[in-house]
Amino acid sequence: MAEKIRERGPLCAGIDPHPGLLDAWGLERTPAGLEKFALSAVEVLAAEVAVVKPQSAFFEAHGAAGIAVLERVVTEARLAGALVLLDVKRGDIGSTMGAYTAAYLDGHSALAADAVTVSPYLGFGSLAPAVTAAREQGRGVFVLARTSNPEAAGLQNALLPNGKTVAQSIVDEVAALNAGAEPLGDVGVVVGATVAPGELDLSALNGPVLAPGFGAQGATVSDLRALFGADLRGVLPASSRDLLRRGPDPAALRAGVREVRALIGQSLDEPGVTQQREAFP
Ligand SMILES: O=c1ccn([C@@H]2O[C@H](COP(=O)(O)O)[C@@H](O)[C@H]2O)c(=O)[nH]1
Repeated sequence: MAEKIRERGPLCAGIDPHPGLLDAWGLERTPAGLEKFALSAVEVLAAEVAVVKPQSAFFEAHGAAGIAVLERVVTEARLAGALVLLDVKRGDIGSTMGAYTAAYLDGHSALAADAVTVSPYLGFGSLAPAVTAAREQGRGVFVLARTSNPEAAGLQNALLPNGKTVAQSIVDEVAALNAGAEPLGDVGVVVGATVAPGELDLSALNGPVLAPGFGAQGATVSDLRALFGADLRGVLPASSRDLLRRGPDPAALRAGVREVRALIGQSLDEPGVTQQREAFP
């Protein structure tokens, strides 16, 4: 992932076929409309950005036909040279986690992605099947730590008996898995770009950070700088609606992606940051 980010810049483009976006693109809220939307988006986005992030929920909402479209999205995006981070936020008891792992991280599955989002809230250890499979297959997992939604703070900032917040304890568990990995470990965390600066200590993470909430949820480039500091190494800002609203015209969508990517890139090029970015593996 680091190589792809160096090649194409640090932007993850979400593919979230919201019903309202289908309307805005002049498409029906049907599997056929979904397919047109998603594959048109992939055609532009996957040629531009390092990582595309289909949001599984919007495909699942269309039943089996929607899953078939998701399979095509995964295949087409990879063929176009982007990495696919499938946003499924799965988490369950270990034995069931094994089945999710087979669905999303086993190369024999039509839904196998380069990385998936997973939820540690059934216990961090329950994620072991996914972490192990991802490592064996050169894929990745991104563990929800401190999510971008306003409702998350009560649970994720709750203090544990050891004095850490729940979110910090997740970050530290991931850091332990990544310890010693060069240049970065393959287990990432999800930290919303909307999160208040200073809540988390990411200094020992040694892994990538998916930062959704950029754009439609209000986070800006300045927020990224304030939250992650000068060390943006491994930070992957993600945006879905704010990019997709620029379609359906492919030229307008492409221009929008380039504009956002340039904005983030300029921020990274500001004094004090360039050195860190060059250190990005
Ligand atoms: O903390 C999180 C984790 C995941 N998401 C997902 O990212 C996109 C955000 O969409 P926008 O349109 O850019 O708001 C969406 O798929 C979420 O489920 C997140 O927002 N926050």
